[in-house]
Amino acid sequence: MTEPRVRRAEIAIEQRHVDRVYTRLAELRAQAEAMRSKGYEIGHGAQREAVFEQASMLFERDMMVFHANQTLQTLDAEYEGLVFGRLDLVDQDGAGSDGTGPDGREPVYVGRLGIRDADFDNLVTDWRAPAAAAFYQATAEEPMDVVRRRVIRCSGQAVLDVDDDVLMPDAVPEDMRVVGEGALLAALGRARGEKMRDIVATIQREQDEVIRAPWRGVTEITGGPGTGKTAVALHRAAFLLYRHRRQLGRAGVLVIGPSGVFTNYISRVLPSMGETNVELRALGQVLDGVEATRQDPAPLAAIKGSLRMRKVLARVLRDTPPDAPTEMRIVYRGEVLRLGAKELERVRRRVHTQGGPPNRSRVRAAETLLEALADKAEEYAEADGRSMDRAELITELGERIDFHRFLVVWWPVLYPAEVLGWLGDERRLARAAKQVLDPTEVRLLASSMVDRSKGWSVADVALLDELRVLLGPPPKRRRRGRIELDAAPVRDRDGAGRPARPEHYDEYSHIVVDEAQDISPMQWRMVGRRGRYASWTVVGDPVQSSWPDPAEAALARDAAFGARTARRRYTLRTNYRNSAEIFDLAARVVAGHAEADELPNAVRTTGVEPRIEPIDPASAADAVRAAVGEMLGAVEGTVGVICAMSRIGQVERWLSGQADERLKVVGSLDAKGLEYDGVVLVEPTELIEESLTGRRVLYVALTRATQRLTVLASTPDWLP
Ligand SMILES: Nc1ncnc2c1ncn2[C@@H]1O[C@H](COP(=O)(O)OP(=O)(O)OP(=O)(O)O)[C@@H](O)[C@H]1O
Repeated sequence: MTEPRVRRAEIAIEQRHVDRVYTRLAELRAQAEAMRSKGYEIGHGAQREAVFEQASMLFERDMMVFHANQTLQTLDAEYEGLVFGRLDLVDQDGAGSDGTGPDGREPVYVGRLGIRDADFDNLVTDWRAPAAAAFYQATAEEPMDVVRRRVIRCSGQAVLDVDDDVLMPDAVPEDMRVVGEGALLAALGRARGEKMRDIVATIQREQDEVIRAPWRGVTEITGGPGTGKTAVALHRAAFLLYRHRRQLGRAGVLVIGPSGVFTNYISRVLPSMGETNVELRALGQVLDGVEATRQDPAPLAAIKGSLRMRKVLARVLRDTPPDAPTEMRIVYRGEVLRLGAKELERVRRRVHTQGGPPNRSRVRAAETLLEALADKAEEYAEADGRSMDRAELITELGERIDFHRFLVVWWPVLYPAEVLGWLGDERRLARAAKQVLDPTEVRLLASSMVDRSKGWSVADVALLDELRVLLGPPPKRRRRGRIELDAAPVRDRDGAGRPARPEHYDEYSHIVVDEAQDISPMQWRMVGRRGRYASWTVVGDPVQSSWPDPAEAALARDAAFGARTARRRYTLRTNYRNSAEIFDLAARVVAGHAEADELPNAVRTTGVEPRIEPIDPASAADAVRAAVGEMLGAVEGTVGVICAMSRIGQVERWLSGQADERLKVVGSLDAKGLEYDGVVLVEPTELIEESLTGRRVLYVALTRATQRLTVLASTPDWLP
């Protein structure tokens, strides 16, 4: 135990440095403000200048305002400790501990961003810079010249504590003080809030290796629950943007998570590291204009996610639209030419056989229809022994307004939502799904599409995206007098001054996919479309998978990566979330479904065993209320009540009297990737029954708690 006096003295030393950093930060902020004002002044001036000068001044204005805004955004990010680390390096003369002494090498301060003083000397080194790598990589075996590594914990601008590791005991100079009991365990023991925190001060060596891995190709991160996969993937995104901004920054980085609850939970991590340039999207939000949060029951999600849907969708859009006319009559030179339902169908088939997305085939549809009308006229003429000019008929009818009126309703522009809705007609679906889906699957899928009042489900989004591509873009309405430019004009910029992205943007330079084990094949296709030129970081744990056909998903996933051959794989093995007591229970539950080396080691013990309480279903509401009340009293941070998806509404009603903001009710599928200090798990057997991968989903639920877990079960069969 360090003497309090020594600790206070060391904190005071670090406080002096932190004060210098914040003073400098205020100066930099003022400079950026001044630059932004100057940019706006140029803009005003430009309006009075000649056109050419105006254009270049506006460009200059844009650049200045853009850079100033970026700097301000970075400086204003919500930092929880801008400076968090210090390295004292070995020196021939011995290292000094006060950070200023002439006898020692200058310490390196590590922080969320790099800051230099007015003389251009480093006050803080960005954690992503090569000079900071030793902060994460140095060990006692390989100290990399680090005598002492110090983690500095701040609240706002105040230094609260310091925590040291000595890596070269023989090189510690006399005046160097060593303080602390281990920053990592202290961080892990701290109460959790609503949002995930960054781990930048305590990244472990095995994690750092993944964060700093090369950016090209595909980087796969596997590991059990709580091993920091999500945290590592996010820090990797920040690292890659820092080190390869030129290659990655402009085209953008996309992070995909399983649910909106999850993306909201992780939304603070990147901004807290000064990175605002990353798009976070849940699987239900990948397609622009759709925000789906509803989860389908597992058997339905399995159908919608399967690659078989490709065929069903490709066939269904060739079917006659429900409102299309079934007869065509047109008068040509006093004679009525008529095409009946069967003939029109034949024409439609002929157009589709030539390929191409329907929304791009209207001209071809018109031509084929005209040919059919010409055939019909020839037939009549032949019967009457008349001659007929085919080319003349085609030109004449092709210019007629009544022909075009027919065409637009017979071959209408189709939209993905409309065509997906057609699946609600069981007979139509059965035609499209012939020999692809069995009758039970057809019934299940059709019935899910009938009631549209609940909006789209998460699994529907991938189908909508597939249809978007299959149908092709609808023709653009041309606005008179407006010339469409390729480059986004200045006004089409987002809040940060970057040019706004077009709809369905597909040129991300890097894509991070979290909880990848649950991504269905159809979802892989949707995600893959966004990353045609991207490198990838893919994070997952096969043992937590709720997807029933991993082989099909692997196929689709490889297709999404395309020809990228560089594949590197990392496995993280330490569970930083759960206490060992909680993880032991989870490991028992999943034992028959996982190889031993797929389960991580939980190293933190709390001495508190999980509680398993038998309940009577008749009084389940009281049992849940009591357990939740107790849990809220026992932990300082968040409490999650996890139940089967079908029970969410009911459990929310049971707990409606509980006003505590720390409390959340989540369904088993939405609990993915989240964590709470205390978890009350309701009816575990229901989680197994509701899912197609049974115990794996229960394993996910059991591994959400950091401190305490209570399981309320009316049947014992979930426990092996
Ligand atoms: N080096 C670290 N320092 C401090 N905390 C850490 C560290 N690594 C991981 N953690 C913490 O452990 C918890 C689990 O991390 P994370 O959610 O990234 O794990 P995961 O592998 O994605 O888990 P899951 O597979 O269950 O979603 C988080 O609270 C995270 O902050």
